[in-house]
Amino acid sequence: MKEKADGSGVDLLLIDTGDRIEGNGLYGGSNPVGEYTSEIFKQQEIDVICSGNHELYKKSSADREYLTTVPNFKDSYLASNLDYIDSSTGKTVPLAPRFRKFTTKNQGIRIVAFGFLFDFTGNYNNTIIQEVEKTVTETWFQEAIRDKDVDLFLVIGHVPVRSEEYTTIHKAIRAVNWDTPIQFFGGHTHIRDYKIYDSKTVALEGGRFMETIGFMSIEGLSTSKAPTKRTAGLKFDRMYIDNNLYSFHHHTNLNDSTFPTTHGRTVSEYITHARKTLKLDSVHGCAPQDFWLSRARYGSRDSIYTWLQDSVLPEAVVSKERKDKPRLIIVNTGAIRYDIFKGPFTRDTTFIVSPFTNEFHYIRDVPYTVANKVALLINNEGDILVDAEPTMQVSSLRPPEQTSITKAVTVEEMPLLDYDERVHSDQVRFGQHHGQDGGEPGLTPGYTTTDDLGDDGDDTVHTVMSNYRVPNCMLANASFPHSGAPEQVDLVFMDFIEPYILLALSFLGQEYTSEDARNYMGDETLGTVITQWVEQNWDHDC
Ligand SMILES: O=c1ccn([C@@H]2O[C@H](COP(=O)(O)O)[C@@H](O)[C@H]2O)c(=O)[nH]1
Repeated sequence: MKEKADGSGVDLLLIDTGDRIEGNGLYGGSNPVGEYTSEIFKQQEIDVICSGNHELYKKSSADREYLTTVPNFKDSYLASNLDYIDSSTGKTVPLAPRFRKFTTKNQGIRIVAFGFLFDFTGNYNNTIIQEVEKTVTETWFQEAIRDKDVDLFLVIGHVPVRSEEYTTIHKAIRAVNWDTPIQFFGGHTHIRDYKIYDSKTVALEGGRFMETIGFMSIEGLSTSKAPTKRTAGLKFDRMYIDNNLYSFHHHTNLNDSTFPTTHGRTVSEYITHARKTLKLDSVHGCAPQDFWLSRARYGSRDSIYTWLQDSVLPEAVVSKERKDKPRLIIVNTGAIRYDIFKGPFTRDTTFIVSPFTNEFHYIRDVPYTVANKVALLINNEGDILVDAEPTMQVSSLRPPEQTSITKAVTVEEMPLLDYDERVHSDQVRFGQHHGQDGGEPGLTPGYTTTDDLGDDGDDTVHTVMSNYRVPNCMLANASFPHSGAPEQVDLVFMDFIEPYILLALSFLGQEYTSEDARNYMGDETLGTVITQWVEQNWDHDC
């Protein structure tokens, strides 16, 4: 694409808005984690890059960011509101430069770029995230946005495009600079989205987990070669490209034999070598059906949460020492990150489905009548708990993409999209199959996005998928008496949600502290218990 852009005399910039790490075996399967992925990322020519929250959950991942990723992208990594505490010197330093000014090579567009992170508080204590509201008052920022020789302010960030943080930055720039175009790129909420802030400011978010290449085009910018105050002909457009080879062939006008480059082949070979070394394709079991995060209703047999709650958690979350004690098990739904597809459940799947290394903790002998209400409180959308402790948003325990589901979408209740109505000349039709009678071709289910520009942003036309809301946490029980309720239970939960459990217990009149919460199953994680259950319960011959 860069070659194609060069050939047409336009500029193509590659942007990465963070959360590069976790969520697959290539990252989590190596020891130490990330050995292969750092090398793979380095092969990309990324023009502006920043950190997500995932890079900062742990000391080791933030260290790797500072010591490896930032140097690998030294001209393009930006950290406008993120500091790192260097353990070798004890000094607090910016993780990377706060901003960058550069001129594009073909058109000479003068860009001032920033790289932000949302007001995240769950980071390990070797990084410091400064609130965006405070950052925009700092001298370096105020000076940067007063630069007169700028054609575009480019604000990238692991920040939702509809957020207080981006509204704050937009207002801060517009307060001193009413005219210069601003392009935001966002992230974190895992959705395809495009927001129009004003006639010269827009924001694009390109979905989750590299499923989507968010493509943005801007025409009519002033340039250093032809500086102008007039930006009347300014035109923004966006496209959400499904990340697959068909899309790439289509947009590059190349094919299977002409698309690969020598560099690309070398990187692919390295990935194949890494996957083989890490045994990522080794099969733990064969999933008998698909299990969905949000495509099936919570409570139905196709929901991944129902399967976990009814089968996996009661059988697999058990401590040898306390196996006969009745237990309630609470797991946040955000601990599950992806669907399981019918067929091989591999070592890679383990990291895709639940990449987190959180351990199980428990509080022993909690009165059942109290323990039984904890999940209810956490699932009550926080009205009660958030009022008690506004900094602890219980909704953040769900997968982030859930925040945009205000109402369940049930496909059966919606008319399927009419292809002729939706298709645009620049949209591609993939994955089509012919009806049984060989008549009208069908479409595959996939993203069907509506944003501030309408519903024509999806590059590949799909049919609508169901999208249901899920609770903040799921609740399972095990070793209960055959009849009646137990008097006391072990309350077992992921260590990640311990503060919420303690808050809920306190709200219910039971004062426990983190001293009361002990390790339940050594270093087993949700990922390892799911894998063990799969090994024991599913066929191995797919
Ligand atoms: O250690 C952790 C960290 C996060 N979670 C859950 O993950 C999501 C956050 O999703 P990202 O977009 O991938 O940041 C959130 O729902 C947390 O509940 C976790 O379980 N353990």
